[in-house]
Amino acid sequence: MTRSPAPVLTVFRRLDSSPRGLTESEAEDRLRRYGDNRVEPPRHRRAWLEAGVRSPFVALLTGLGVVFTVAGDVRGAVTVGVMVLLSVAVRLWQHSRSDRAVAALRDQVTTTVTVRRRAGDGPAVEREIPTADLVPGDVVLLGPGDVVPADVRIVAATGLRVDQSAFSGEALPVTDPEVAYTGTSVVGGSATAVVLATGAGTRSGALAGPAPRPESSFDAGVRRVGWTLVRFMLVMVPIVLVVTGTVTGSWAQAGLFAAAVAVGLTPEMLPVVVTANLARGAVRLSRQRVIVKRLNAIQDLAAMDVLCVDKTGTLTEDRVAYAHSIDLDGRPDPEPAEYAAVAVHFQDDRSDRLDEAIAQQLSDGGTAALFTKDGEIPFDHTRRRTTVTVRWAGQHLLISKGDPAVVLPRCGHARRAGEIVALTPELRDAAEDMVRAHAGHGMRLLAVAARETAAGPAEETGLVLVGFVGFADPVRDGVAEAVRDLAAQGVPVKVLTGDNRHVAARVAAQAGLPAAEVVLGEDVDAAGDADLRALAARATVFAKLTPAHKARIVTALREGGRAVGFVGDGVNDVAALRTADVGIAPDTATDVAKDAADLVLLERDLGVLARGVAEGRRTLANTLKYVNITAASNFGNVLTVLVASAFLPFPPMLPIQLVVANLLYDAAQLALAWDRVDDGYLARPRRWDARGLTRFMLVFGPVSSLFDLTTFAVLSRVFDADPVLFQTGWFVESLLSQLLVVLVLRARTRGTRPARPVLAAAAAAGLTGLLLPVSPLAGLVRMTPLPAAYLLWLAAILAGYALAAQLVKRRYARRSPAWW
Ligand SMILES: Nc1ncnc2c1ncn2[C@@H]1O[C@H](COP(=O)(O)OP(=O)(O)OP(=O)(O)O)[C@@H](O)[C@H]1O
Ligand SMILES: [Mg+2]
Repeated sequence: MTRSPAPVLTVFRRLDSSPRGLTESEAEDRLRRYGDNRVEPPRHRRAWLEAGVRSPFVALLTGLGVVFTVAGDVRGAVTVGVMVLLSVAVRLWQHSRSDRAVAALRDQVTTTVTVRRRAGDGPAVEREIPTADLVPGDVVLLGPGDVVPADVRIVAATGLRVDQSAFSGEALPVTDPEVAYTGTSVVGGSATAVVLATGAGTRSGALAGPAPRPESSFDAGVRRVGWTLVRFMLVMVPIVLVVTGTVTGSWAQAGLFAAAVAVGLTPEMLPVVVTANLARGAVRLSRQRVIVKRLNAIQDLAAMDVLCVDKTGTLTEDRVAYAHSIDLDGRPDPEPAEYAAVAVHFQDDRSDRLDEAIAQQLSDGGTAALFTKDGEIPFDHTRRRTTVTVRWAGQHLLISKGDPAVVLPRCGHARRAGEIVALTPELRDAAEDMVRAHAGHGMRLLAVAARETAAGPAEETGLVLVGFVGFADPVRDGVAEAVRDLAAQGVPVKVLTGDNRHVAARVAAQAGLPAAEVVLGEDVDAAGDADLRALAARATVFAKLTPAHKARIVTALREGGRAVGFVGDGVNDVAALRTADVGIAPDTATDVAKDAADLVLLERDLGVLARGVAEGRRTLANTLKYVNITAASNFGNVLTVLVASAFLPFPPMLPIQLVVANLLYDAAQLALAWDRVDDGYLARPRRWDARGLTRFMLVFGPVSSLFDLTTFAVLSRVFDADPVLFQTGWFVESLLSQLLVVLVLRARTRGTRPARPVLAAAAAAGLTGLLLPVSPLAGLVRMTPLPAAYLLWLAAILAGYALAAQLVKRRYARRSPAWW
């Protein structure tokens, strides 16, 4: 941005366009030539990287492959190599599948842009088109809350401020830029601009997509659990090595055996199952009309233990309706409405809800036509008002409208019964009381003030209060119910609004929230970080907040250890949406808000969110079921091998058999994404907790090991098994017992029956394992048919194991309130 861009006319000439925009047929041609305006992230390369390098399992397996190669065990090395390839391939496949699912969901969230185009020789019309249909040369109109849809040259602008933080890391918005890039956003003012480049031709397209997100807490959780498991192995495998080496005396043999154990016990499918669960959760959430933009946000939704909402459009109706125009004493008076209408008439940006309501419903009585505009100070969330100055026959007039709390102090006089009177403190108090009384009846008031002024920059003091315009701001149906539902799920709701304390208190009360204490923006400013943490935790209603206040309160809650959700739809909510653990925007929100959000609600109803929370927790529960039960089984297997290595002169299972058992087991567990979850689990916020995992492994691992060792005893004592029979016998027992224990441990209460896909998948995997020794593939995996008598023993052992696991589960559940 060092070189100053070419003059506007040159730009238009180069793009073969004009301020009147392209014709529809030109645009069509260009769309064919330049393609859709979309930037595809290069996800395949990144996915390879992630699946290949960032996974501890692949690193570990590759290391073990080297061990086999060095030791000259070709069969082992090939087995490991195939495993690495297989797990990376499945992971990539899963990744692209879930990417596609998320992309398809995202398409349900509409983004549009206003363009100026002509139909043939007709006049230019401004209309909304999908962002993807934008082409170079298009003339676009940008306003507050718009995400810049392509790289554009600004042609004309008023008070334009562009936030580039998503792009350059620059925190402060740029004022009056000459160019704006894709993905930046308009935070104030408005502009007409011509599109320089779209899609892959844009600067961010050339950079191959936006900067990757930092690793989320969920990714970190998955990785931590992965490493916990690897660490377990790093402790156990050397012990296996030492014990085997000491017992057999052959250290090379012992090394290979230990490596084989490590290979078989690596839960390399963990990331696949996790992603499958999340993708499934995203689909389920979409049925609840909640669109997931960032897959991992599902877990944040499950963990969310406080929800902050803005007021307008979330708790109250989307549209505010103009109600009346009154004077200082509350008597009907058309004058304030006329002034407000003139002010809106001359404002550059009329997209605000209140301004829209004024423009649609009020008439300026023809006054506006007499004036010419002099200047404007647009709305911003700190000023809380708009000001325009107009001129007529050498006279200048300034009109301010905004929050009574900021406009009244700027007034020295007031119109009262057609006369101008001094605004005494008594009158001012009376006016304040009236604002409060209206708020009590669900009515927002904007103060309207004016004064004659000299030419030049506007001074917003010494104004004459003209009166108030009132808007109905009714609370939406069902809000109180949704707030109650969320509270019952362990998610209390807090209101964070830019509006005044009276409106905030009334809306909160109607939503069933305690509104005795209202914390104001001033209070937030005055509080130090520690005080704010306490204040944020305690209070329920926050009013008169700037965008920065909203973000600060969210940060304070997070620092207090809460997992914070934030629902908002306006430009003033963007900072808070980005700061929250999970940012949520309704589909009707401004583009920037939707861009910043992790979840988009297709229905503007908090009740949707209450149901979404349950889906999030269900998804997390099904993920953790897999992780915990699988880890415990694997730990049990290591224990088994460890004990066995002390007296067995051969490995109890071959590496290839371990691999096949793992694959069959993991394939069956993909069905867990469909499983039912205990109601009790859904009742409270849940987090991914790596500490619970260790405990779970240490309790249930030995239980499984006990029955493995029983199997060993039966195989060697009763059947006097040779290595091949022994290995086949354990393969079948190990697979069946692992599949079985998932069914036992997957729920806390008996009422939570397994979903049909879970049962079907377990049965299919078990049957495959049972039939493998008698199939033509038996030779390949070195198995032999099992004697019928062994199958009876097996049934008894499995029944014993299920019973034992059930008993231990009962005790465990009693002592551990969080099951997983
Ligand atoms: N178009 C406008 N013209 C004049 N004053 C306005 C306009 N829009 C808002 N205001 C005033 O500024 C205040 C702050 O507005 P802001 O947009 O920050 O919050 P809000 O929309 O009232 O509430 P929420 O944060 O819940 O969306 C409003 O309460 C209102 O008094
Ligand atoms: Mg708002």
